Amino acid sequence: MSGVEVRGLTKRYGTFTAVDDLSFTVRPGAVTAFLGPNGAGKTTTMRMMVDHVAPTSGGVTIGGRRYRDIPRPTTVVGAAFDASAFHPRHSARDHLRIYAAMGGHPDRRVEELLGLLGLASAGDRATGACSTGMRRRLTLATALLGDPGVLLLDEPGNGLDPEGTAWLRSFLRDLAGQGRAVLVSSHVLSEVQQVADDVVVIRRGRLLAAGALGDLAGAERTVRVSSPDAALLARALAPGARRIDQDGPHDLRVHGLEPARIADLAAAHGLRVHGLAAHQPSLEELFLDLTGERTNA
Ligand SMILES: Nc1ncnc2c1ncn2[C@@H]1O[C@H](COP(=O)(O)OP(=O)(O)OP(=O)(O)O)[C@@H](O)[C@H]1O
Repeated sequence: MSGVEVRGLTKRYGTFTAVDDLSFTVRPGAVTAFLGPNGAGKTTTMRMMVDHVAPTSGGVTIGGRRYRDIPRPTTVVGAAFDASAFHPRHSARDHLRIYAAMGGHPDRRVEELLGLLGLASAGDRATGACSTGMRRRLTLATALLGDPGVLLLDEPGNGLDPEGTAWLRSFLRDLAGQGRAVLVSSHVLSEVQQVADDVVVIRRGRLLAAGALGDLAGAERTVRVSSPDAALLARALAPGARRIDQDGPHDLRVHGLEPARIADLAAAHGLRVHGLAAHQPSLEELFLDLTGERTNA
């Protein structure tokens, strides 16, 4: 099965850089969560993967080939971008048949997918009368028509109720379990945390972190320090720390120094420490930290 290689991908609109020198890999047999706050550049990146948007520089290969060089692309990569892109009077079945015809896929595949996605009873329903959840399933079905090994799904969980979310998670796991490379974008970590093997985090078009979800979670132990001399202490710790956040007048969050080292440095500078606690941030905290969306400690 194929994966996706993104190398130096950049997109500028005039002077605005929407995607900035992005490189990452989406591997087969795994769900990769593509995370970032609204406007981070996720959709633009995914659209460049399938030639909907032309990169300013850099590029993407899928199974070693550029999208435009793949003879029947829908058999290699399935993209699901906009769940509202339906003709409201077409039935779910008609919608799939049209896309099946365009991709050269047999009508029998339409019936298979209606069944697989739990849409069999909704096949004759006008898409305009379908619920958000049904439209999400129909978007997925469309992406799956060519039985592709790579799936690019832009915010597939948007607007789903808890039941739909649970269904989507197990569906995505199944797709990865079949050996497919599954890229799922979201601006909410909790939505994908339970299903993702790997994560790619971007902000303002730039890569912040990429790798196995477990590695990312384990990497970022911090130490919370409470001190009436917080400002002086921050200065004393700065040379050895990776980063220090001032959470309040007396509270620091120190990245990259162990508690014992912090206590020793405080003692060496004659500074008072009233509290010292190692803290393993939750993934949610880590994500908010990375994307700069954290508003307090
Ligand atoms: N055609 C365009 N012309 C100008 N700017 C654009 C264009 N398309 C996207 N942008 C800008 O590029 C940035 C990234 O947009 P993009 O839709 O890729 O982000 P996103 O991470 O998918 O966000 P969201 O989660 O809100 O969908 C945004 O600031 C957006 O306004």
